[in-house]
Amino acid sequence: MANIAKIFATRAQGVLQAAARQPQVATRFSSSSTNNWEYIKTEVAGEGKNVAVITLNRPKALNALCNGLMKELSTALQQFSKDQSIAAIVLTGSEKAFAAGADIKEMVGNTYSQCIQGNFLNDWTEVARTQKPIIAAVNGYALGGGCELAMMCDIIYAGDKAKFGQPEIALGTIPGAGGTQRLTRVVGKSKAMEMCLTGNMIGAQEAEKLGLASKVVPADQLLGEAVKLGEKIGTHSNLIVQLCKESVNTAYETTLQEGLKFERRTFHATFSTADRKEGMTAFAEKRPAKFTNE
Ligand SMILES: CCCCCCC/C=C/C(=O)SCCNC(=O)CCNC(=O)[C@H](O)C(C)(C)COP(=O)(O)OP(=O)(O)OC[C@H]1O[C@@H](n2cnc3c(N)ncnc32)[C@H](O)[C@@H]1OP(=O)(O)O
Repeated sequence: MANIAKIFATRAQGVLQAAARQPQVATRFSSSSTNNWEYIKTEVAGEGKNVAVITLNRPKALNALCNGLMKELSTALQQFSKDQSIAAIVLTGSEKAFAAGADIKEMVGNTYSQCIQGNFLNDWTEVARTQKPIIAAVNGYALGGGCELAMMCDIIYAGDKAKFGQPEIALGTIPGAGGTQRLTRVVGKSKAMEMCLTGNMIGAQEAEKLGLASKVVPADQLLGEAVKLGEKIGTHSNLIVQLCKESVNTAYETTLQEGLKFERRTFHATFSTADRKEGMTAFAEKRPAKFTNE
């Protein structure tokens, strides 16, 4: 057990050191400047321009996730991750579809050996690897890989007409990027089984009731609300937010005892940061904290 605590302490210290090594120079970009995106749009939003918005932009195919789109999404996420001026990322789609799943027409000819040897989907999980908080703002359909993509994000806000589902069973396949795993952990076995075995969709209100979405808002206010949430997160120390995200995620990846130990060691590690000192000092001095992400 002492060893586990040591590993966790080293991991937390590593995160702090890696964050401290990040260049402090902001590399602001937009779709019209350094990137010519085909399948996505990127912009920065919020009063302090510290919330990145990535919009899936393949309207004719209801944002079906093709290789090109997923490559662009990964690239944009990596760029925003390195940008020290960005505190949170919002991922959204159109009013009709967040994403209607992986591109069925692109997958139709795939063979088993190609999937195995090409490690199909292995490059599609950048969202789950990103250290900054990602908010999915879901309007319309989030089906199959679209639902899985939303679940890879940290927080889901749903427009009131959003529909979530795992319809892969009707295509003769099963969810391949977390639909049987993340969904089950969130909504429980019975509901996940029902959704995956029938392909039936659930609406935004039910998604909120089940804990899949944390908030439902009118469709036309969704993006604004998601950006506001990103801005609120951005008022805190980016460094501590990163540690906190990692600690919450650990709850999904380990036992309760190991998770509690990881949380405790990470909590201890915050005492090595300037931002922890500043946060507590500011409280005692009755003034707003000025975090430096160190
Ligand atoms: C982040 C990692 C992801 C990893 C993915 C892992 C594996 C995932 C597998 C899957 O996701 S399988 C796909 C699951 N999704 C579906 O089965 C939904 C398919 N779409 C529909 O059922 C319907 O389109 C709809 C969403 C119910 C909407 O119906 P509506 O009648 O309003 O529109 P359509 O005319 O059907 O669609 C418009 C246009 O869009 C094309 N399209 C829609 N979904 C897809 C898709 N998943 N792949 C490719 N193309 C799609 C549809 O074909 C239409 O285009 P045209 O044929 O008219 O050119």
